[in-house]
Amino acid sequence: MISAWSAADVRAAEEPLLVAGVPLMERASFALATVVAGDLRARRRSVRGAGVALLVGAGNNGGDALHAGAVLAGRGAAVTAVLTSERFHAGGRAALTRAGGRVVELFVAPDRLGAVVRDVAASDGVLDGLVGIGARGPLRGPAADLVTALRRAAGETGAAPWVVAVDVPSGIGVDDGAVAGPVLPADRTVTFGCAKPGLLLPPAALLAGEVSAVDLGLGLEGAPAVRRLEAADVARSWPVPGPADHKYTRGVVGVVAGTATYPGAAVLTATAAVRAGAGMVRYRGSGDVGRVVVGARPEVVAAPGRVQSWVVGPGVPAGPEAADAGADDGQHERGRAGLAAAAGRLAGTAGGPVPAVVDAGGLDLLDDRVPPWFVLTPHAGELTTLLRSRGEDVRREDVDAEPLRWARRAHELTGATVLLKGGVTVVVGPGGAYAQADGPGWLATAGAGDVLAGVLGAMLAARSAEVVEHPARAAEVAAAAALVHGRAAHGTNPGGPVAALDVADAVPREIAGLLSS
Ligand SMILES: NC(=O)C1=CN([C@@H]2O[C@H](COP(=O)(O)OP(=O)(O)OC[C@H]3O[C@@H](n4cnc5c(N)ncnc54)[C@H](O)[C@@H]3O)[C@@H](O)[C@H]2O)[C@@H](O)CC1
Ligand SMILES: Nc1ncnc2c1ncn2[C@@H]1O[C@H](COP(=O)(O)OP(=O)(O)O)[C@@H](O)[C@H]1O
Ligand SMILES: [K+]
Repeated sequence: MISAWSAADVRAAEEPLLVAGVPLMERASFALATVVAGDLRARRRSVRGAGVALLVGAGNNGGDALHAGAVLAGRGAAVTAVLTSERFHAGGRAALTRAGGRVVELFVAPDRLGAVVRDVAASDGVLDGLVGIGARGPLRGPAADLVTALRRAAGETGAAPWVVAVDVPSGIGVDDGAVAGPVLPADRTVTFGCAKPGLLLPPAALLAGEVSAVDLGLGLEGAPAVRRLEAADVARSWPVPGPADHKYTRGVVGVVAGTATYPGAAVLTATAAVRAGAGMVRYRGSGDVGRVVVGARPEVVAAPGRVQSWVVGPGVPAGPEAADAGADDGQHERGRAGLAAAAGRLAGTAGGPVPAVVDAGGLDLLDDRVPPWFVLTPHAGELTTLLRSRGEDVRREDVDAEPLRWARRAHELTGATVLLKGGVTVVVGPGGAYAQADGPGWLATAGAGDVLAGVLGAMLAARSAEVVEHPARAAEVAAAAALVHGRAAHGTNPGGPVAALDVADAVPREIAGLLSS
């Protein structure tokens, strides 16, 4: 698991160590230099003679870059620091100069920007130490001008040096992952003490490259702000069936999905639930669609009975589209019944409350407030519609710009756990926030969301009672489903296009791989 803490939490954890005289900056900068040296060796075989540019801001982030530059200069690199502010870390500058590094004071001669950009762009490696966790808002002043010019130069020539961000890519929203101004995209981020939320959250996470964390021995307390599950976390908590299990302990998934116009979604969802290890999949939508589903997957039972999780809505048209179509094959009514059962409102006839996955058209069927063991799985457009229907003045671009904020708002407004799909999938529930980046861009294909709904339905059915009793776990299960789904997409056709049904078909092998590693 990768855990990210806010800038304020990191500062609070650093404080006692600094008071005790622990040399945090020396440790951080030495570790940074070691990583950069490894990259330089991998890319050009030697540190000696490598051209390294340091982009240096006013604070300790610039200090880290300067000290790391001094270590690299000591190993024979040709290091040039570009100072963007009249304030800089004096000790770092002195160390760099002593080690033979050069300093360019961009802040006194902004007309040298063009020459500086050419030199930086021609170097073997760039350390971005403009701002770190002390940043206030988007980059401004000479730092902003420098990054804007470097980005333009990269766009024009196509040649971009290897960029290592110091702690975070300068200018990202450290705590919220926002990108409100110019940011130099990094190939790697060396982050100190622990990951920061902006390194996991979109859109900033897409600018961080590979993230390496340097342990500074910070005693971070309390829950992390954002988590990212890794394969081992998912494997550890997977409910592997034993000799005493039978199909009902494994979990029965009830599916209300698809219509006569969109039967494929029902096939994809049911197939994914079967493939992800459900004890049984019951198709509870309309009979016409049910025949298609059973034709495709003979394991599916199209009859009423016990259900340990519901999946409602894939391929079911939402509001206006449903009205235009004239009919929804009765799926809205069946979906409402499934959701009422999941909320525990039909107790006596359908057993106690159970988790539910609510996707696509199912989102239209929700009561104002729903239990936290309901996992809503909108993409950004659907989340926007959901929020607007609850009085929020929000546009799709706002959701794209601040996915965590708006997923959290939807959680607050509905009470549900919310999984917001995207290149980085963000989950928010009573158990906290997760950001998963497991799937390739190829996964952005029609039907992939239906597959995710089926996988998640099976995973929730296997932990039905546990999730209802401890709804904080719903977010973790949802994040785990995103991980399995994304990795299955990779496994389907590494490096090339994937089809949604192939992703579902790759799920069993992916789960076996997780459990055996
Ligand atoms: N506290 C510590 O002892 C440690 C801090 N470390 C480093 O120190 C960093 C934090 O240092 P600071 O608190 O000095 O803060 P930063 O170095 O992140 O930046 C603050 C400085 O940047 C300027 N600035 C703020 N927002 C700006 C913007 N939008 N555009 C342009 N300039 C802006 C301000 O003038 C301020 O002086 C961490 O990110 C990490 O790199 C590490 O060395 C580990 C130990
Ligand atoms: N750029 C991307 N990189 C990786 N995965 C993505 C990307 N864009 C979307 N996805 C994933 O693809 C799936 C698309 O789901 P969705 O939008 O519901 O499509 P559909 O409704 O056609 O099934 C989601 O799981 C989402 O997280
Ligand atoms: K930085």
